[in-house]
Amino acid sequence: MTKYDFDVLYIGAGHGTFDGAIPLAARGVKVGVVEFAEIGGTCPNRGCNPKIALDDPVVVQRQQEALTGHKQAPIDWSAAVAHKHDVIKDLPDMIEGFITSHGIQVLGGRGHLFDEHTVHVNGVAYTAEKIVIATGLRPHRLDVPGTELAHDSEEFMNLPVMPKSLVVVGAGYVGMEFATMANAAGADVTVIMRHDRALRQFPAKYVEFVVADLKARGVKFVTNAEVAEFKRTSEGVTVETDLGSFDAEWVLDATGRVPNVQNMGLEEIGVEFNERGIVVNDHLQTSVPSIYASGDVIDKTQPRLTPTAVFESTYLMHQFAGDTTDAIDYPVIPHTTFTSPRIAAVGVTLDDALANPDLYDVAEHDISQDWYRQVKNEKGFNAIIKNKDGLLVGAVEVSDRAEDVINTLSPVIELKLDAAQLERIITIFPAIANDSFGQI
Ligand SMILES: Cc1cc2nc3c(=O)[nH]c(=O)nc-3n(C[C@H](O)[C@H](O)[C@H](O)COP(=O)(O)OP(=O)(O)OC[C@H]3O[C@@H](n4cnc5c(N)ncnc54)[C@H](O)[C@@H]3O)c2cc1C
Ligand SMILES: NC(=O)c1ccc[n+]([C@@H]2O[C@H](COP(=O)([O-])OP(=O)(O)OC[C@H]3O[C@@H](n4cnc5c(N)ncnc54)[C@H](O)[C@@H]3O)[C@@H](O)[C@H]2O)c1
Repeated sequence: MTKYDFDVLYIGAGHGTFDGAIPLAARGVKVGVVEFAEIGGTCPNRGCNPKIALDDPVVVQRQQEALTGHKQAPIDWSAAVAHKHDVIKDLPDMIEGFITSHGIQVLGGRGHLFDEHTVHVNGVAYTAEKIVIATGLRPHRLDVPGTELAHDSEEFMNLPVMPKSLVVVGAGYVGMEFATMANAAGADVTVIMRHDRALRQFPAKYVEFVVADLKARGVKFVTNAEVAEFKRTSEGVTVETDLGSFDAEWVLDATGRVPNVQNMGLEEIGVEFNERGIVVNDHLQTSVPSIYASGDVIDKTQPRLTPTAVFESTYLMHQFAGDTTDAIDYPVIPHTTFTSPRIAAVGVTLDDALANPDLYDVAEHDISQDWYRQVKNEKGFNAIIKNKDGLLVGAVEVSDRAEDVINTLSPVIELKLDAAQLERIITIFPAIANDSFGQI
């Protein structure tokens, strides 16, 4: 009998928790989960799932346009939001069902660390041999007068009617994906950027392809601008910047996300953290040995994405169940922006490859030359990066189906498949995987 209430107590019920907690409990480990909001965390409730449901009509609109050569009507935003609601509304209960059916106790409330083995929830103390902090990120809000007049990504995805005009501050993942959706729904969109480049995690030429397309569709980009203030007007909001003022009915603050590390007792018990998140060692252990961290809240260089959080919670499950004592060994992590077209990348970056011709060979390719892509009149290009042994080590593509291409190529990189092994992989023809393998 353990002297603790739980073997493992997780704080936060997102992918950084449940993908590992469920199989851990299935193996007889006594698990608890503390959560004050919806079970499932950001991705199913306020992130990936609602976003992709709202993006789908944009994809259809663009495909129609590519096939007919004619500009299509704006997407029906209100219908898209209603459909989005329909397809995500049951996810928290479904995930909670998986959790509780495996014997995991859900503690509703805000978790606060009292000591290295104790978490307080609604004034009740729960003890655990190990604690996992998986509290994720929340939207960053600009520290300027009138900041309360701007909105976040969750509020955008719940807009019942698309405003006539929008200012989007920030041109990262959220800024660019949401500017794409708002433009496709007929809004007059202005993106205000602090730098001269959007989506700085992707190669400049690829980003320029997406930006040029959005500009052709009427989206305005204001570069190297610093927001000074938001002011209420009779029609909406004025965004004051050092380059002038911009009026809109609605403003999206898409200036990034910050870790949920405040008011949790971390300082008091000595868990080290900084403005990027919780500091962990190569076993995802914090500076307090009985306390671990998982998911977006970790201070890390890996992309803060759902599959990364799933990988980390699964790694902790294996560690806690005694399957491994090894350090975490991250695989290559593909990433994409769900703009239209998308940009997706994996492995060695194009910039690194071009800067190191002694290590890598780069083959760039215009996809509009491929017969299969011509069926959909698809435009875009990609780069295939190989090491000097001829093994695929990186790839990047801008196109309507870039995420599928990169998903196809990622296992080839991770498993270091050579030419003989690739020859043995048969894919369905015609299909995107077949087309992608043909380019390696
Ligand atoms: C708009 C948007 C779109 C995105 N799109 C994609 C995408 O397309 N693909 C992709 O891979 N990723 C996407 N992401 C990122 C993805 O959502 C995250 O990487 C993922 O949700 C991280 O999971 P997590 O468990 O670490 O954190 P979260 O899912 O944020 O879960 C943390 C949980 O902890 C809870 N919590 C916080 N503090 C406490 C406390 N003190 N006590 C109790 N509970 C607490 C929170 O309420 C939350 O439920 C998107 C994110 C956003 C915002
Ligand atoms: N497709 C996806 O997988 C996807 C989609 C959405 C979000 N996400 C995840 O969510 C997280 C947050 O995304 P995000 O787009 O909010 O953050 P981000 O860090 O990608 O982008 C923030 C942008 O805001 C800008 N910015 C910061 N401060 C500013 C200021 N004062 N004035 C003007 N601009 C400013 C930055 O330069 C950057 O362009 C990321 O970790 C990402 O991985 C992923």
